[in-house]
Amino acid sequence: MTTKVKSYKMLIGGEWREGLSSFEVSNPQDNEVLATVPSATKEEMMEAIEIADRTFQMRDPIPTHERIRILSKVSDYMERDHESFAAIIASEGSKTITEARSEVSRAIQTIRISAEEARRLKGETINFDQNPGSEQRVGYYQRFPMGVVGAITPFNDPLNLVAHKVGPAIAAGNAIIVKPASATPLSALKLAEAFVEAGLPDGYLSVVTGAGREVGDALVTHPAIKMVSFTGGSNAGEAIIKKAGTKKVSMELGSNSPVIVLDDADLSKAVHACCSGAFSAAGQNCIGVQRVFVSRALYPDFIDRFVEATVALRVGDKMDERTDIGPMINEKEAVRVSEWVEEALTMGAQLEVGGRREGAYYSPTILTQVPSGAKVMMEEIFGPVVIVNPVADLDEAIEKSNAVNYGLHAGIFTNDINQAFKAIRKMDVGGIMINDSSDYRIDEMPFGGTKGSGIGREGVRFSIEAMTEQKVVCFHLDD
Ligand SMILES: NC(=O)c1ccc[n+]([C@@H]2O[C@H](COP(=O)([O-])OP(=O)(O)OC[C@H]3O[C@@H](n4cnc5c(N)ncnc54)[C@H](O)[C@@H]3O)[C@@H](O)[C@H]2O)c1
Ligand SMILES: O=C[C@H](O)CS(=O)(=O)O
Repeated sequence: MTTKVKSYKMLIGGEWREGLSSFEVSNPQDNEVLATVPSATKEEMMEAIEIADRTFQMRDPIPTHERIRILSKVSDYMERDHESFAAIIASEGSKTITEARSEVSRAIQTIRISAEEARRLKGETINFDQNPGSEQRVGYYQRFPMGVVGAITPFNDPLNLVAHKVGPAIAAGNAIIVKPASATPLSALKLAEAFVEAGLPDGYLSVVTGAGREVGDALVTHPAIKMVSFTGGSNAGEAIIKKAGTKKVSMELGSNSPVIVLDDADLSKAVHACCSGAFSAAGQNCIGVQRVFVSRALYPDFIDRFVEATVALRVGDKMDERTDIGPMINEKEAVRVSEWVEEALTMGAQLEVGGRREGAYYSPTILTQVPSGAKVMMEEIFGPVVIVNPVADLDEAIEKSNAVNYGLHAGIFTNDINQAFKAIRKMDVGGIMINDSSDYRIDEMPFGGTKGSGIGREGVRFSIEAMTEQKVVCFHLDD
């Protein structure tokens, strides 16, 4: 039975608008067309930006209590519509319905925290008299909204990563334009509906859907865009930075996260965490487990238990609550993953399990003895493939973990506090999880990476601060 194709409108300056043309959004599981979405023109993006800029410049700022009310209402509406948000994520994206429900719960939390942090946004007094000659000066710095934020978001967490842009931007008093991934725009549009229903004044939020590069370019380069907040691949991030010029950028980019498993690790905990971390969201996860380095003494047992756990995973229909792994976002990406696995095998890697593609589905795959030059070792696979290689000791594991141009998250399993602190000191990453895999995050914590994994930190409070300008105020009193 085919479902009716819904025609969506995009939000431009408070007006829901059809485009001059549209593009289709399909279900990656069976390529069924789910919806048509406006394909915005460059002119429509420019219009959204100009409306947002006029709104920010001409209107009185939304008072903090009103921002708190709106954000709180949005989270209430998301709670009310929890299942329909989940159904949209699981239809347009590649997450299972269970994974989608978890994402909705996190996105609700992200918006609620944005409301809480709006209340806590503050400046600080400055003791100018710490400097001789400034005895008669008193003052402080205060945080002011930047103006219009341009946000570009990826396909894999189509709701929560949009919430991580819009929630903080509104909490800080900005206006924001969102350009969501063309594969998964419906979640962003539904979130926008919640903001409109909650009473966000027109002009503060636009969601401009477009497949063309010129739409993104206009958002990145327009002088009224005071900050570009990008989440996506490292290649796109670098291209955006070059185009943005001298404006603030936040870059949440890719990674190929390592996990170290030492001799004294809890084997069951390590296997469970690495299996979940490698294969949830069909491996399309920026902090997913991609490279596991296991001490030689534990290596055979780890491999046996990891293969056993992987074979037990259920690959199938996203909407079936028993399913562990759904399809990748499209068949093209699954073919790419298949080619990377073939390259590694040609270079001498061993296939322990998996290695099969059917349409957009790729079976959960474990490769061992992977040579250092293989793409699956050096680049971000962004698919359900994980490497497990033996190491002699922690030093070798750290050296191999750091030998890539990524540094988002890492994990280490050990009960030796000295070994843990050595890894904390020496691993070049934005976050290291002790006795967890790299795939651990709460939406309140600072989140981001080193090297090619990004610039700056998200996490609600940290995004709010990044989306403000500090202004110093100093009074020179009479002597
Ligand atoms: N660090 C994080 O927080 C985080 C979170 C999720 C995903 N990611 C990364 O995102 C990638 C997967 O998502 P994706 O495939 O949607 O990424 P992508 O880079 O292909 O696209 C991300 C977004 O950027 C847009 N885009 C792409 N190239 C652009 C350009 N040159 N100029 C302007 N906009 C451009 C896309 O339309 C999309 O909206 C992975 O690398 C993953 O690691 C990182
Ligand atoms: O894909 C990257 C995500 O930001 C990781 S998480 O879903 O936010 O944990």
